[in-house]
Amino acid sequence: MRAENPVFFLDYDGTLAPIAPRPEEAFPYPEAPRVLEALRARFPVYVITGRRVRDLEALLPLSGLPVVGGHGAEEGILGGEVRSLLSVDLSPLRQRLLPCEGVQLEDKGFALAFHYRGARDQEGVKACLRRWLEEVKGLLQALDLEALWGKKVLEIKPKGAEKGRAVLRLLERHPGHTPVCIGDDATDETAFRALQGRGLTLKVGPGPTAAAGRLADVDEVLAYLKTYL
Ligand SMILES: O=P(O)(O)OC[C@H]1O[C@H](O[C@H]2O[C@H](CO)[C@@H](O)[C@H](O)[C@H]2O)[C@H](O)[C@@H](O)[C@@H]1O
Repeated sequence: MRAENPVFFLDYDGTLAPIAPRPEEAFPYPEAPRVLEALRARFPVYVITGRRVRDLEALLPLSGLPVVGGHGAEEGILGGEVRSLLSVDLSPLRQRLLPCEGVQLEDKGFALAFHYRGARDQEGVKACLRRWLEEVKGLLQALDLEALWGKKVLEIKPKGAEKGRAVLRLLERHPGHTPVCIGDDATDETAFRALQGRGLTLKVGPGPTAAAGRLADVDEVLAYLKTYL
């Protein structure tokens, strides 16, 4: 499956970089920077990630690449300007953080990610996180935040931060282009749903999805992208 005149919306973790034990260790697949560089010389390419744009800069050495960060909470250019699209104050929530053993906290400023990939008792941590979610339910509502379970992570993010909204907004900037959207996680599903009937959507790896097609792993993602070069 190939799109004519594509605009690429590519997820980062699990799509351009294999899943790593810790967020700061998720380096791109060795070929990815070269392939992205060649691809963006021909077509518009965006990385749409749950990460902060600034955090991605440390991993992906592609100065000038446009990135939507925080699932849609911010937009910027690697090595350039980044602007917030949503304003949120997480300080009341930071005062109610939980003591779940084995959790690695990633504080993105506009969102909090509780990682438990490294925990010895992952089921125990998940149960602890669920209990905490119950406790802070009212606060999340008051702050207009929502919980999103991803790959060995619970994220608390602004309600409006959604990849689906982000890809539709970006698509308006590229009339006549067909979106090619590739992602592997729960957060990518809003983008797959938003683009239904409008372009190509590809889920990486197993699991239920709204995407129209599937790629097995990062290796296959790169092989697929190379068919456009
Ligand atoms: O939208 P993405 O680019 O897929 O980002 C989603 C989250 O990815 C990161 O966490 C995930 O990847 C880590 C590195 O492989 C892994 O250790 C972790 O278990 C995964 O959940 C990132 O840290 C988050 O901020 C992103 O929201």
